[in-house]
Amino acid sequence: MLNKIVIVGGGTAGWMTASYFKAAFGDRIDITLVESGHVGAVGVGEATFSDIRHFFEFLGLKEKDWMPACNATYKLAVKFENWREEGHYFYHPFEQMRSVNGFPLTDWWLRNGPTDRFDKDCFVMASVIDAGLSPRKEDGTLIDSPFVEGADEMAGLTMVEHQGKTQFPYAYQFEASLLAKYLTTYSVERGVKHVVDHVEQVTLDERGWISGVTTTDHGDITGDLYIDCTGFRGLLLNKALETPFISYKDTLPNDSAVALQVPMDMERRGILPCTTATAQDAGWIWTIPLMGRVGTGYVYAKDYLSPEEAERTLREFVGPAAADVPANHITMRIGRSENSWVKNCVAIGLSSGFVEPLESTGIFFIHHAIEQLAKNFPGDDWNPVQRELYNDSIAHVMDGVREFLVLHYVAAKRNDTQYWRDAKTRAIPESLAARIEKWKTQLPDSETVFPYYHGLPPYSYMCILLGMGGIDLKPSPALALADPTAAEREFEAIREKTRQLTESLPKAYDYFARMRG
Ligand SMILES: Cc1cc2nc3c(=O)[nH]c(=O)nc-3n(C[C@H](O)[C@H](O)[C@H](O)COP(=O)(O)OP(=O)(O)OC[C@H]3O[C@@H](n4cnc5c(N)ncnc54)[C@H](O)[C@@H]3O)c2cc1C
Ligand SMILES: N[C@@H](Cc1c[nH]c2cc(Cl)ccc12)C(=O)O
Repeated sequence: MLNKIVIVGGGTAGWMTASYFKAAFGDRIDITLVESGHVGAVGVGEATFSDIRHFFEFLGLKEKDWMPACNATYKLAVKFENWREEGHYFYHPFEQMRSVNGFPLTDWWLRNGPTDRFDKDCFVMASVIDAGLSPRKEDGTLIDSPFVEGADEMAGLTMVEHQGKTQFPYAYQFEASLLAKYLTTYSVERGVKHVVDHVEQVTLDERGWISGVTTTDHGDITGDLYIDCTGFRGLLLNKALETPFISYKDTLPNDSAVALQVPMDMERRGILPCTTATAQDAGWIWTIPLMGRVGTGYVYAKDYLSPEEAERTLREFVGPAAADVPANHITMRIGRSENSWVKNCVAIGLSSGFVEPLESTGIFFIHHAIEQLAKNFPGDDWNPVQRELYNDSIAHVMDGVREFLVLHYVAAKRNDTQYWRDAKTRAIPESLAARIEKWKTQLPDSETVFPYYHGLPPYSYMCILLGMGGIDLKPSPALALADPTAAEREFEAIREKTRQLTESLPKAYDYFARMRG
């Protein structure tokens, strides 16, 4: 039984892969992770999907085990600021969309004559975030949302199997470098061999399969399966095996970023428990609150803005606190490898594919890839059907998320710069154009969104369409004839629940500070 894995790369992808496979297969698998001592990790990647909790549960880790070590906070939504017009914002939360008599509550909201905040009217969490509160009470119990925490029958399922079952009310935000460090300790304690060395050459056998990697000081490292976690460079999959890369740049032009890690007194500042994406002239700025600092960065398109202008804008946006903070300029490879598993090499992380972090999908991609590789782990016969099933799943997830991100730009109402005007006229995936035509008549549902698993439920699409304001939406005509009583009761229940929670939950900062003891 093949069981020797060589992972090249020690960023978030490398150490998430090593730790998960050790938790999955214990001593029955032999893992060596080699990472260069002089090629750094990308150094960003701090916000996640709520599904990431399955990763930590699989490793047997509780929040109090790892969150303090990673300066972590909760993320209750992405807050989209100034995408419609200056001063406007809305949330894309982790909260199931309620429905009444078979119609989503948002359809009833459109019928009643839209207010300026669909998110506050249709979700409870929007007001919880506005108030800077924790979704857990002081004693640690979770707000009694429809979600049943820790339901045993759910344990161990992959994210694909979890989709649509319940919606956990928050994700995490953490220091990427501290998480990699934490998972390094977790992995090495469980027998992963950690080699700090630079891979200078990848050797192929007569079939073109990888037979080993040659390092500067530790000679050749060989295994059965090689996992490429070398980031955007794709050293094994794209370079050694020459696997083509499919660019998304024609529909997602943002190809650059400049990031700052800004030390901050978060007790004085207070923590808004979400990731904020603030639209700018040629892209958007992320703000991620952690314990002790804020992570921020400008994601932009070099065709519209220079790195110097981007850095100047970012520093102005942050203010004096950014004065002595060094900037990290990043060129982003946007798109995906044609296949992420080729012969005996699997790419996981940026080496496999990436889209701009507008919905914090990078680590979700890694988590999904790891789960699918564990599920399709090869036998001695290297059955090609397993590779095909894996590659289809990875391609669908990335192509689906790409469509979802393109929708943000097509639907954004603002058109005050050439960048935003071009976003409305730029070619978009034909499949998305067809979907948008349907959504103009009927809000997204499971029949009309991207048809394969890609991590986003229909209500996520509703939030973007309703929040961005650039696409006219109409209520279902049937609602003009329907009795609105039940819907009115639902809206009132949301207002009541919002009142209860905003009067009782602790401040987010205070909850995290208490967790750190
Ligand atoms: C601007 C930006 C913002 C982002 N924000 C988010 C976010 O909010 N949420 C999210 O989920 N994702 C985000 N991401 C994605 C996230 O950063 C990545 O998914 C994550 O960091 C994984 O990166 P990686 O491990 O694949 O690559 P890297 O972090 O680049 O690690 C590559 C590793 O390969 C090693 N290496 C390279 N060459 C060699 C060699 N020859 N020999 C040995 N070792 C080698 C390096 O030493 C390093 O350890 C963001 C990405 C960018 C660019
Ligand atoms: N499975 C994802 C889907 C999701 C649902 N709401 C949000 C909000 C944001 Cl900001 C990202 C992702 C999501 C999850 O539950 O995380």
